[in-house]
Amino acid sequence: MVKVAVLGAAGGIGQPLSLLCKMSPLIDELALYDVVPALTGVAVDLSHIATKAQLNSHLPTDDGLKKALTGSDFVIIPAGVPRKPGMTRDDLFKINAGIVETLATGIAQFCPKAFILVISNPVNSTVPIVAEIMKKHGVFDPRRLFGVTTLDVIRASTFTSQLHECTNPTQYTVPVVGGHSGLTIIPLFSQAEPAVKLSHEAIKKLTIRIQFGGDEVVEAKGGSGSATLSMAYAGFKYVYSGSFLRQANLLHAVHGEKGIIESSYVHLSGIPGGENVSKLVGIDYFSVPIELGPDGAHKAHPLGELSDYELNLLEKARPELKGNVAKGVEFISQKSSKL
Ligand SMILES: NC(=O)C1=CN([C@@H]2O[C@H](COP(=O)(O)OP(=O)(O)OC[C@H]3O[C@@H](n4cnc5c(N)ncnc54)[C@H](O)[C@@H]3O)[C@@H](O)[C@H]2O)C=CC1
Ligand SMILES: O=C([O-])CC(=O)C(=O)O
Repeated sequence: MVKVAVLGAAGGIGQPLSLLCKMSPLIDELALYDVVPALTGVAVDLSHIATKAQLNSHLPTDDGLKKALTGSDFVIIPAGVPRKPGMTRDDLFKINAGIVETLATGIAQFCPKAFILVISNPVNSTVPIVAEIMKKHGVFDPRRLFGVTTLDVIRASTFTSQLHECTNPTQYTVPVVGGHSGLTIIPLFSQAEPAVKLSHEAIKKLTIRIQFGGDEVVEAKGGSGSATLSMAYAGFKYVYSGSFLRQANLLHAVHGEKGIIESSYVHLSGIPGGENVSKLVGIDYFSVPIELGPDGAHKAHPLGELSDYELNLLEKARPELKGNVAKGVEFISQKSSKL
């Protein structure tokens, strides 16, 4: 019996993500939660689909969050405001930090053992917020908390394949490490498979395109939001992969499949192999390829040998990422110290 809760289910990401979850034969119960009444219509609409997942939806009234979360094995969080042109992800902190704090408090109370997938931006800060809340409640397990950076990996495959005039982007795997905003996003082309045939100048341009891929969508949408459909795909891909998707991931790993590796932004200490990465980068939160298992993050993979260019990217990423992490941690610790 697998229960998945989507928090922010009536939104631009939440709706297509819920649709993808409703299609999954591995999900038995799908609980939708949002603060807007439009959720009810979304839920009735989805409930007409003849698939296995039993659907229920909850607004904050009548203990809605508690009902959505109780018994959940996976909680996916796309709740919060998206960017408009000219904004950075950090500009979303003011509103989204409080939203994520409230939802994380619910998770700590009602389903502390769930796997938590944080989509809400700024991911570099919202994941530390969730971790601090879980710590506060004495239920933090770093192996069960993931910042979803899958979209960066997907973009790296897509954009790289375009430059190689390849018709099947899934053939390119480019590890992307670091965080999920601008300069903190570090594609590792030296470790691409198959090896990329690009000049250094082309790799530099491609790196910038991946780092600012989100801005491309924000600008194209002209004020109506940021990536929703590609993000729903990315979020779903992280949780579940059916026969129509290439890679397997968390749901399969939890069911005992071995050797499943997906990158995500994690709290490195507490994940085997994570301490080594943390020492190397000097930050405790970082996105790295993670081997997934029944308990979640089974092993954090080392960064491998980096080119001089990639080492330079890491140097540039470090101060911003450190600041983003500290901002999330302090957001919770300042509140606790006022109590
Ligand atoms: N990690 C990633 O790669 C990506 C992250 N995002 C982020 O995902 C978030 C959501 O984006 P969209 O779906 O486009 O926004 P949206 O505005 O379309 O949807 C957000 C939903 O969250 C709901 N919500 C607000 N407060 C809530 C609360 N306290 N509890 C439950 N639900 C609440 C809203 O009612 C709305 O339905 C944004 O922060 C965005 O920046 C977007 C794309 C990629
Ligand atoms: O750019 C944004 O604000 C949304 C996002 O995180 C992405 O598309 O990678």
